[in-house]
Amino acid sequence: MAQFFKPKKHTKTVTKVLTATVAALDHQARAVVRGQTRQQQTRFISGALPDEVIQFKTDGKNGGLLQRVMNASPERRPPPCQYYQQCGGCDFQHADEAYQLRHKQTVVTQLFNKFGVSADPLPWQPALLSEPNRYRRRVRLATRWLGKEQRLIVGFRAAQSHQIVPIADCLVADQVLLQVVNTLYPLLNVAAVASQLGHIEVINVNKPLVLLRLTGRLEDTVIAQLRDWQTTHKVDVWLQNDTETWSLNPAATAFDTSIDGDKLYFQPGDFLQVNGSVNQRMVEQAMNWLQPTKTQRVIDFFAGIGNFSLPLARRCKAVVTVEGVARMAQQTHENAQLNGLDNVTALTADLNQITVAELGEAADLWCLDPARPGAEGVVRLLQKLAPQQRPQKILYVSCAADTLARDVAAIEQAGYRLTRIGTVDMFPQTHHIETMVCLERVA
Ligand SMILES: C[S@@+](CC[C@H](N)C(=O)[O-])C[C@H]1O[C@@H](n2cnc3c(N)ncnc32)[C@H](O)[C@@H]1O
Repeated sequence: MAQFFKPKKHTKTVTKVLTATVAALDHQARAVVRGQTRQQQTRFISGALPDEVIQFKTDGKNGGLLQRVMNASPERRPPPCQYYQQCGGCDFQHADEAYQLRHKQTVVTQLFNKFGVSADPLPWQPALLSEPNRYRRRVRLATRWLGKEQRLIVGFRAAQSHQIVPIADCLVADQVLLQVVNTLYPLLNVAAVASQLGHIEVINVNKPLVLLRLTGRLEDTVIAQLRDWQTTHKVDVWLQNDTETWSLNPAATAFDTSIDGDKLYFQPGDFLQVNGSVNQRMVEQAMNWLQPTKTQRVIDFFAGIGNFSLPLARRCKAVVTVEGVARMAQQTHENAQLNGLDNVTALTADLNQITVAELGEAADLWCLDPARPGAEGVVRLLQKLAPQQRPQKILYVSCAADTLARDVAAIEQAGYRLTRIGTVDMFPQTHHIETMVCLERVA
């Protein structure tokens, strides 16, 4: 068929500076500003609080960039971090931690209502609180080599931008993490290394490690320098390219201690809950809510490297774990073996596709900890099971309140009652919401 040239439609977006009163905060802690005429869009603007009168620049169809707060809320506080205005990492430091948590709980309640969860009132339990700062045990930093200036910049990306905001410290990160980067910086700040660098990841559990994500090959002299640096500073250096991840220390292992004193080995690149101390208490709370016993079988869906699986295996007859990334499923298997647990079967499977047959015998308890898209595939699986094959209890840990609300409403429909819900303060100073719920079978 003949093709004709079609000129692109000319769409001109005019940026305006507007003044408005903030109506509410949305689930991403953005200020909601309603249009004053039918032609004006509702806009979502970071950095403002309800009832504040603000001046903002329109940005695209529904966005806005805060210019000035003309009438501040009594809930506003000066952000504790010096980089807050530029850095895209945290977006909720302009209100204190108690306000942040109250807002998160309100958002979850609103979403549960919206999706038709029937429990009323919701059976809220006390939140699991975090240290407000220095809670992150893992950070990933962006890098850019400025060829003209012969200088490497290392930092976090600005909000909705590819710009990198250079930082020397991060208030929510374990202090060791940025110290490691600052000490390593002189070695990286040369064209031969910096031009081959993608990002830098630093993790501190029992000891620090740094992972350099490479876009090309490092020369042997650079590798030798990195080896010397790791010996001097006692920080394991790992390298990663498109196909492999490897350590420059042949004896390198990294581990965290789980709730029962079991060691959870991992490799950089594996999923690791960012807030170590809240994670310990989250796992403890999961065991208290599930109350597993030695006669019960459990399935741990979205198992990662076995963060919930090992404590479950200590308390149950048998645990089947399901994880989509084969390397992590293998790590769960090894973690069980290394801790002397022989009742764990680690499966690799896509939980959007998994069938009843693949899961094998029915289980008494299910533990679900999906990524942000939620657990629709697992909910479909539940709906396909005969009632007597369904678990007695389902514990669901979520990092996205909207998909949690959707899934809880569907689980209720399959014959369950929501018995507990609690906020887990995994990410203070940010809008991110971690929630734990427990459902029990009634039908
Ligand atoms: C939030 S993490 C939780 C991991 C683990 N439960 C923990 O506490 O460390 C979610 C996990 O689900 C896995 N995952 C995401 N989508 C999946 C899918 N469709 N099928 C199987 N696993 C999936 C990810 O690889 C990741 O390990």
